[in-house]
Amino acid sequence: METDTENSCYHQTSFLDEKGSLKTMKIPVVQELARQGLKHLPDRFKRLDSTTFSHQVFEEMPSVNLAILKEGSKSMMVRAEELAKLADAARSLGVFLIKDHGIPLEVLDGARDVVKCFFELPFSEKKACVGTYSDMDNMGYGQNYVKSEDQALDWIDRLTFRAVPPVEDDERLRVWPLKPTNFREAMQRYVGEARVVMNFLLVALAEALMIENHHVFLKYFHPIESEIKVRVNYYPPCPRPDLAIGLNQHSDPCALTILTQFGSTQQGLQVLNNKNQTWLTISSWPQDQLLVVIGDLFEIMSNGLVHSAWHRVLTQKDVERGSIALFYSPPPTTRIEPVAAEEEETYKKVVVEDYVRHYYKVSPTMEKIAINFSKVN
Ligand SMILES: O=C(O)CCC(=O)C(=O)O
Ligand SMILES: [Fe+2]
Repeated sequence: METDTENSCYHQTSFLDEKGSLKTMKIPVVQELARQGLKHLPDRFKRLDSTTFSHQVFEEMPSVNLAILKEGSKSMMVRAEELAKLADAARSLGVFLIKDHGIPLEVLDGARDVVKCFFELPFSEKKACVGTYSDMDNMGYGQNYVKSEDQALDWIDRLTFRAVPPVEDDERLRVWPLKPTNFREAMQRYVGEARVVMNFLLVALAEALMIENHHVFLKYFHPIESEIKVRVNYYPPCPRPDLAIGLNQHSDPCALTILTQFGSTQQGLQVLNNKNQTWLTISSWPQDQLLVVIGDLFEIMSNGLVHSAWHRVLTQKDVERGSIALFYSPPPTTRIEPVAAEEEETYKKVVVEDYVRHYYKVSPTMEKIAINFSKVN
């Protein structure tokens, strides 16, 4: 028996096992394990495939200046160069930084501060101040994608909820944490600003990819019905970063993700370079810049002109790290149609909610396979 993992704080999770039976499981709260100063990594967090944790540091993370892309603000040539940078980054890795995005630093700091405050609360208070999400996939305060009793767990505590469209009061869900009291206000301000940026990027990406109709992606989004889910990820210091992973490899099912991080900025997030199958660490990420991640729905919409980023998060020994991910998707019932391809089409039309349901059904996976759902065989 692993006495050092004994912990009175648990996340409770339910899932359907391979035979379709409902299982309930208790999962240790990683933040509490770290608070107790655990010296050994409990077996449930050990990865057998940890030899692949080696990585290259990515020195020159492309950073696209959105102020330059805003029409009329710069010469045509400077703007064309910035567009080319955007296309390059989207095509090669599916992630890029954005600077001069127009979101005031105080709004960004405001969102990061309420998240830090939330995680500083004692476990019982955190648990008491968030709603219950038992009927929604991978939502709420807890762990990611737990699907079996013997699956290796991620070294993470996370809180996921839908920010827009707003959840009505009479629904069973209470999505916003009640503490700190300004959590909702600060996060809504950030989400509102980020939405403007993501809409701008959808148009800029179409232009950068030389698609004639610059609204070909944005047209699927709706001012009220489009979804923005917020996932707050907290990675406490880990006794064995060589054996555990913070967030298992994955692509995001949405169209675009915008990320900001806090705590350690030196390392954590990695993205797979498809050209040579090496993991690149995103280490130079200034606090005022946001990281954009191309998601699966965008890969489908673009008919594979760009691919969603396959990414993961490593843990660190003595430092904590956190991130806020905003996942942007068209309304669930939207049928998205891939842009016309010169050669034979590679992606099929899909209804957003069908794709997302499939994604959650098969996740977590070691390879990028959920996307095959929308590929022409
Ligand atoms: O923590 C990070 O930087 C990445 C988080 C992430 O990939 C996600 O929440 O989907
Ligand atoms: Fe992600």
